[in-house]
Amino acid sequence: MSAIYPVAEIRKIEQAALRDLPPYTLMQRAGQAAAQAALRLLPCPPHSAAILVLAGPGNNGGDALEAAAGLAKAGCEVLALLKTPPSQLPPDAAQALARAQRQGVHLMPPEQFADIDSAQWTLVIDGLFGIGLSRPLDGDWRSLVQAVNAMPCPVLALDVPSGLDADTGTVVGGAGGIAVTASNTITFIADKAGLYTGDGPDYAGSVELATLAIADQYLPAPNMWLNHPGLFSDYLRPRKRNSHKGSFGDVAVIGGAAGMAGAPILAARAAARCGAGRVFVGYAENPPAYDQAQPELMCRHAADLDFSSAVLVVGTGMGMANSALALLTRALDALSWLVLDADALNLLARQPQLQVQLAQRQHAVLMTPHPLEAARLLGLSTSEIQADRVTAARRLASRFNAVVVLKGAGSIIARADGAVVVNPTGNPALATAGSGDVLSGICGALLAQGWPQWEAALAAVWLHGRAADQLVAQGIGPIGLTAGELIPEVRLLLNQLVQER
Ligand SMILES: NC(=O)C1=CN([C@@H]2O[C@H](COP(=O)(O)OP(=O)(O)OC[C@H]3O[C@@H](n4cnc5c(N)ncnc54)[C@H](OP(=O)(O)O)[C@@H]3O)[C@@H](O)[C@H]2O)[C@@H](O)CC1
Ligand SMILES: [K+]
Repeated sequence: MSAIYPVAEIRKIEQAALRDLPPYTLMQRAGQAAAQAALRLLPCPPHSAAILVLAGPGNNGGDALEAAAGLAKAGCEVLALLKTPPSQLPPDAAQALARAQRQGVHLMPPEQFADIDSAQWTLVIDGLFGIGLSRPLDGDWRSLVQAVNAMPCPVLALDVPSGLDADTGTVVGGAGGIAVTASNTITFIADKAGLYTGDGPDYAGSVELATLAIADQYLPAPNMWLNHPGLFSDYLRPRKRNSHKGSFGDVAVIGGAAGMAGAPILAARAAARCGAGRVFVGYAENPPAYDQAQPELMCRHAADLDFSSAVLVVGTGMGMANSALALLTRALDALSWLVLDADALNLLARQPQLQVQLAQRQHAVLMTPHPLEAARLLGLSTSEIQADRVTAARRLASRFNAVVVLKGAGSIIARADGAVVVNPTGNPALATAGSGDVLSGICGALLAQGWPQWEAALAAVWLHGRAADQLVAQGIGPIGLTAGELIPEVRLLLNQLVQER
């Protein structure tokens, strides 16, 4: 399952399921799943492991105590840190505490709370706060999290790393806030966007989902998903033998102001190697005779290109001059599918009348802003965009009637009807010049081959990130991966996906 629900929906699902299940059932399931995940993380047999379980005042703490019981039963030495008096725990958590104590879990005496880093733990379980976190962590909670974050052992967060906003992937309290830096997170019932976007991946580490066997009847139709090839596999079609280059469409990349001639070349090479039948590069000024490394590309003055017969990828290194504005206006007038990137987006942000034209356009538009470009388009600051990436992407999609890819860690793909996909592939190797140009070229190639814009965006973003992940696994990056190196890897992945289907 790849559905993502906002916390408010998870609460409703939980409440509906709890009405039909005996009390304490879901917590037992969560705790048992957490104990199993913890056992898998141990580098030693259970009886040699010393596990510190941090239990908060709510049901996240209950999950942790239930996990503690399971781990003690499996033979681990388990010490639980519980600041809350047992009489103040919610009923399910109180039951979990009683069970943990029956299984031999020891409660840490309060005078040792400040010294948790004096012992060597095999594993720490973070059950301080889950989706009930309502304000920044301060005081003793803050000190506790600081101590955990300095520990060298793996940290398994339950549901969400304590301190992280599960919807937005921001630390509650912003720059002054703090959250647990987990190596692993086991999240319950359904995935949450904040584990995969913004700062979320840096805090959550590797994420595992435990659905707690909640029956489908309790799950509303989602409008958010985690990206995976199943979402676009209908279009991973093998080519017919009876094909010719006209079968796979044309892409025209429009951009390349003086000093930026390489940007459209990167996009165009990506388009060619992701299967577009023919690829043109339309320069705002001074087109090179051809691309020596990829002579298949046809480099021309943009003024000489037919804008009506190709998918147009507009904006890469295009600059902000009047000539660039004229090209963007011409592209918006054309009856072609559009990918708008980089300076096309910056120009749009300055031109309200073009924004109206874009929103009213009949033909599909795919926009690929990074957070600063998104901020310019919405008249916000970059930090306001990053504070809620899902909402920002939705606002752009609805305002411009477009499919929007909001780039950055955990790219968000949003559609005008509010549907959102969060992308889990990719890594900091992609934070390099030209990486966005390659992405826009992949989008253009898939559109030219007849993919609908939604699936084209999902596939392009997934492939782009996955290619970087595979290159990094081979030691090619994250330091020093160059954007052009992504292109053959994306081609390989695309062909593999088609063959596997
Ligand atoms: N119900 C179920 O059956 C299931 C629940 N599940 C689990 O329960 C979790 C949700 O449980 P939850 O609603 O009890 O919220 P939780 O995250 O434990 O925290 C709430 C407590 O923290 C407190 N608090 C908040 N912020 C604070 C701060 N900054 N500093 C200090 N205190 C702060 C808050 O106090 P208050 O805000 O009221 O003052 C309250 O006492 C969920 O993530 C999942 O793990 C799953 O197992 C599925 C089945
Ligand atoms: K937690």
